[in-house]
Amino acid sequence: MRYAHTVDTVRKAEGGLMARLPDGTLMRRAAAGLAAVCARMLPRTYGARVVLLVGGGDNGGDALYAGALLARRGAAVRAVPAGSRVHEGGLAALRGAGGRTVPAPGAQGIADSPAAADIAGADLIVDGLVGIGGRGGLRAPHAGLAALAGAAEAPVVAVDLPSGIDPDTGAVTGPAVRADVTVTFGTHKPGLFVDPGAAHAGVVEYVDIGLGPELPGPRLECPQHADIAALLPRPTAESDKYRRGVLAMAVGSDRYRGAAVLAVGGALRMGVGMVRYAGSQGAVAEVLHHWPEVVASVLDPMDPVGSLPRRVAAWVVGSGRGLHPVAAAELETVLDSPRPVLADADAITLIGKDPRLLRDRSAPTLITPHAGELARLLPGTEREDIEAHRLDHAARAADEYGCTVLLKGSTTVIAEPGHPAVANPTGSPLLATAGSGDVLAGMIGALLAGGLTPREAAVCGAYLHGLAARVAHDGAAISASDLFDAVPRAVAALSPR
Ligand SMILES: NC(=O)C1=CN([C@@H]2O[C@H](COP(=O)(O)OP(=O)(O)OC[C@H]3O[C@@H](n4cnc5c(N)ncnc54)[C@H](OP(=O)(O)O)[C@@H]3O)[C@@H](O)[C@H]2O)[C@@H](O)CC1
Ligand SMILES: [K+]
Repeated sequence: MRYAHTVDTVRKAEGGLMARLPDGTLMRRAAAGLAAVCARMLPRTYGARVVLLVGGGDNGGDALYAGALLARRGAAVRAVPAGSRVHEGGLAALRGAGGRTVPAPGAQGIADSPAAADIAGADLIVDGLVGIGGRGGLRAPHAGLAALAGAAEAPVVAVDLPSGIDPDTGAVTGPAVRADVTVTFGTHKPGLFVDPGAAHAGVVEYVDIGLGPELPGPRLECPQHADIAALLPRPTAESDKYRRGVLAMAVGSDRYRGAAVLAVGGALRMGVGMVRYAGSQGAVAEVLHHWPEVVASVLDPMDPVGSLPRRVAAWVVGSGRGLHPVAAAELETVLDSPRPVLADADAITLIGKDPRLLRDRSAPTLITPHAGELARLLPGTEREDIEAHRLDHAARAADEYGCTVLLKGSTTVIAEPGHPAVANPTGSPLLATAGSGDVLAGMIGALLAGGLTPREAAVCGAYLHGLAARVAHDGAAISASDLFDAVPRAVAALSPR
């Protein structure tokens, strides 16, 4: 698991540790870790042209001390100080090691400046413009330097985080650095895991500077293969279909039969003891045509709610089900059940119209909105606000509705009251296709029926859904049905033999 803490928490932890250590210890540790990553990225350090973009704070100090270490190993290091201040100790160290400074370009003629030529000709660019002290998009001259770095061929290594991304949210509100690698110190920062920040960070490398014992619980978690492998329910010798979990699914309709086929397929391929499908005649026929192993029943038109399955371990309800009064009555009945429920798509819209449906419920519940659907649950909040501040809005909805929220999108985030939020690292634009969310709902439903909590099921489901898209992708576009066969392969990929 990777853990991320907010800037406030990092500052407090840093204060506690610095009080017990000689001055400059943490920066030296950070710089040593940074220099080691830089050296690994260069074919050889000796003779390599390294350009440091140096802001006025300690982020620039880290870059300068790391530059000094690289210069001692024979690299030709140039520092471009941006702004009116520069870290004096770092600058002296760099100069003492044979590094040089190049004046930052003014706003005029930036492309013709000596710094521009150095950046264009570099083998490696180190972004030490701003770190956790940064606020908002980059100002001049930092923004111009970030643009030059973006246009250069050399890889860019960001110090602590890419300059210009919000450390706590991942929001990018103006010019920002796009890094190939980010070397982060002490703990990860939430903005490194949440888009658009995550997309600017590239590969994230962590350097331990001894902050761990000072840190409280994280703001955000980012699972890795081993975390998912440890959570997944595995069938044992004693497993039978009832012990592995019976999942009831009230999804799809005559109009949206595909939603039923896709969600049921997701559940079956994730591994579930039994799917009990309930729906209209057309949807049942379509489901059985694709998945004969399903126990399916046609809802009695005279008493649709009364004919829903009973004695099940968990429910998935909503996708392609419609917004009509029968769908609302069905949702109310499902939410009355003491079993875990995943409410998706139309069910979320119905909850938005009648929040009492969820607020009255105490049994485990997971909702899986995209930003537009979440906006319906948070009146007065625009979809764009949600996309820019995914963590905050998912957490707010989880608190207001007292349930687990999986907010789908470029970075899928999961929030549950009383727990750190989770950012899923396997997301991919490949998943932005019709029906992909239905498959996800089925996969998570299977995990709920298998006994995972809503948070665990959401974390594992989102991770494997993303991994399945990557496994299925062989260069061509993929569609939601391609995910089915890839799910078992994604599970196998978790634990390399
Ligand atoms: N915490 C730890 O444990 C450790 C932390 N360490 C390191 O310290 C870093 C934090 O250093 P920090 O506090 O000095 O702030 P930092 O990120 O350099 O930024 C401040 C400067 O940026 C400027 N600036 C701000 N916004 C801007 C913008 N939009 N556009 C342009 N400029 C902008 C701001 O200017 P001002 O607004 O003051 O004019 C000021 O000059 C941290 O990320 C890590 O690398 C390590 O050494 C190891 C231990
Ligand atoms: K930086």
